[in-house]
Amino acid sequence: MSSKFESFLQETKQLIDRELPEFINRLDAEHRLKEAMLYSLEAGGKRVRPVLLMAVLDAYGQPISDGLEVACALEMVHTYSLIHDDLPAMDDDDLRRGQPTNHKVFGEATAILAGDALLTHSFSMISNAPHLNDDVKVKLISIFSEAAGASGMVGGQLADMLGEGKQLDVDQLASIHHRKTGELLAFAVKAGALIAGATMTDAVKLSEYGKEVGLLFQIKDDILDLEGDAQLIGKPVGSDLSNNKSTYPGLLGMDGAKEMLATHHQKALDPLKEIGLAGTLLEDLANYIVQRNH
Ligand SMILES: CC(C)=CCC/C(C)=C/COP(=O)(O)OP(=O)(O)O
Ligand SMILES: C=C(C)CCOP(=O)(O)OP(=O)(O)O
Repeated sequence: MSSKFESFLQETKQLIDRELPEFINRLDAEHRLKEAMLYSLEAGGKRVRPVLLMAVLDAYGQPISDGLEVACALEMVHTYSLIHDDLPAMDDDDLRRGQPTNHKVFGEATAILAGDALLTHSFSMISNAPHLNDDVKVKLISIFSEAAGASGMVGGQLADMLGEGKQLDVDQLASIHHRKTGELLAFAVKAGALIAGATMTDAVKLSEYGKEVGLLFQIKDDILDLEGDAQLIGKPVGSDLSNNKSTYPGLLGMDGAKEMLATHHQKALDPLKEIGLAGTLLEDLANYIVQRNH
């Protein structure tokens, strides 16, 4: 990891960790609801999606503060998805980000509502972002709702659940993962390109990069689910197996999954080269996703 990337990661994470609670504290809502929202937001995620968005801004010389509201909105939608994913009706998990899951602490009903409130507030945050013009805001809201909704993350989550216990092939698995996980990561990149005013050619190549990064992220997640350290990943090891999920190591073997990781790592870097963004923080970020241990 380059020292520039290490300090960028640290600074961006600190900025998000500091600002995220402010957006919740300002809400005129029940204390209990805000407490449940803050509980999961402050549990300490890696903040990969905000960092990705801000790395695109940095690559185009745009101040990262221009993306603050959208980056925080994105982290809120991601956090809502984890709260709901952990519910008894879905994965029924007890541990997330190294802490008891939201419903274990606040009860199911409040956990559902905390997720709902994070989702809905995220759109209000984008519409009120002070540095963005209305045209950009409308486009952002449109692509964000597509990425998070029925054709993206929500539908991908259902497809994932319907696939449990079934023998999926690698293409089917990649398609589910693209919707469930990849769309939100790809949105981070597309949002950065929109805010930075990237050309159409650059935006297309950045989307290719975003799609590959989403896939990389999920392959690595499956590998960590088997080889990771429960303490570091903040959830039990082997949960995919116990939930009967198809995974890349399950379909390809661990060596095959690692080979696939290497192939898609290269595929993520190629579009960056084509638009002269090799060697930027975006390359470091793809490397970080491949090498991460949590
Ligand atoms: C609309 C909803 C609820 C979307 C959930 C999306 C999502 C990426 C969940 C985590 O996936 P995972 O179960 O593979 O990861 P983990 O092992 O971290 O729970
Ligand atoms: C999409 C998946 C695989 C769920 C976990 O996402 P992250 O690994 O980004 O979780 P946090 O760091 O935000 O907790």
